[in-house]
Amino acid sequence: MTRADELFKQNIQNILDNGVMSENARPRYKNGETANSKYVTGSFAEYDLANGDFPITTLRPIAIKSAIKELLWIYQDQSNDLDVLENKYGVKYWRDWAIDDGTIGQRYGATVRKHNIIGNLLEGLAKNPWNRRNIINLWQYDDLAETAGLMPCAFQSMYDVRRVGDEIYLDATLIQRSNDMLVAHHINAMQYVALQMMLAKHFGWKVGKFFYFINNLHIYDNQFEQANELLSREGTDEKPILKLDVPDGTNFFDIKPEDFVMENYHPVKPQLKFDLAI
Ligand SMILES: Nc1nc(=O)c2c([nH]1)NC[C@@H]1CN(c3ccc(C(=O)N[C@@H](CCC(=O)O)C(=O)O)cc3)CN21
Ligand SMILES: O=c1ccn([C@H]2C[C@H](O)[C@@H](COP(=O)(O)O)O2)c(=O)[nH]1
Repeated sequence: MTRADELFKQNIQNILDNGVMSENARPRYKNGETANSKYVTGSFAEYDLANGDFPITTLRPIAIKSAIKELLWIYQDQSNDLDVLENKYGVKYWRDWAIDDGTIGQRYGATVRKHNIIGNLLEGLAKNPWNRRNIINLWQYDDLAETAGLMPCAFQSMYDVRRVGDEIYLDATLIQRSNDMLVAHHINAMQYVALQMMLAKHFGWKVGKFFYFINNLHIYDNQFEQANELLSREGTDEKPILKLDVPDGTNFFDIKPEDFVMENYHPVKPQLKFDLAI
């Protein structure tokens, strides 16, 4: 099993054994019932990407390409429009969170565009890679107040460079306030590693370490069967690795979904089904 699989199983076991139940949680299942969850607070993991760690589980198939496309929709298209996500990229899984105008509200890509977050980030790293102010923060109170819509979950990331010998490594931290662990833990982690890889390529650097902090890590009360099924599975010993197959210095905005290649990824089947909390 990979380190990501071991961490995943530890997290599942920890939530089942030591977690507490939410009371009166916000989301609803499709049948209208309140979606409460069992959760722990303050989860942290560190992945040494430069040494072959990668934050993907092999205990079930993860929608890797969809996760990357969603990321490009947010940070390249800088869009909140579900038509773009669905028609340009073929990713359908956000539809249940549409607001009246067919967007997900003034959130994510719309926030990135409004505050020129990628422009500012690239400029800061270009001017002085050793500046310690490389922050993406999607939690903009004025944006959140502007429209309805789900609040961003993976809302902040930070970037720092480190020289080792001749190479410069880019390290990243992702901070997430809330995580539906069985559904989106690895989607969120690997999509932010993909973003780290895009930033590194843009400057001709290598990816170094990825730090992942989650404040509320939960398993919904309709997912305990899937949680136990995952605990009973043994992942593969091969180490999956995501590669970004473009030359060093490729512009951030020129990277395409097909430039990402996932190797050694043979997840355990069958796929699990989830009735999502909306
Ligand atoms: N409760 C909840 N969990 C989430 O993970 C989540 C939300 N809400 N709301 C907003 C977005 C939407 N996200 C989603 C929604 C659905 C899938 C999903 O259906 N995943 C399937 C396969 C998807 C596919 O193959 O395209 C899975 O098995 O993981 C994943 C992420 C992540 N986010
Ligand atoms: O990228 C994402 C987006 C959403 N989620 C999950 C985390 C929660 O289960 C819900 C959001 O509900 P809140 O009541 O707003 O916390 O969506 C995720 O894990 N990753």
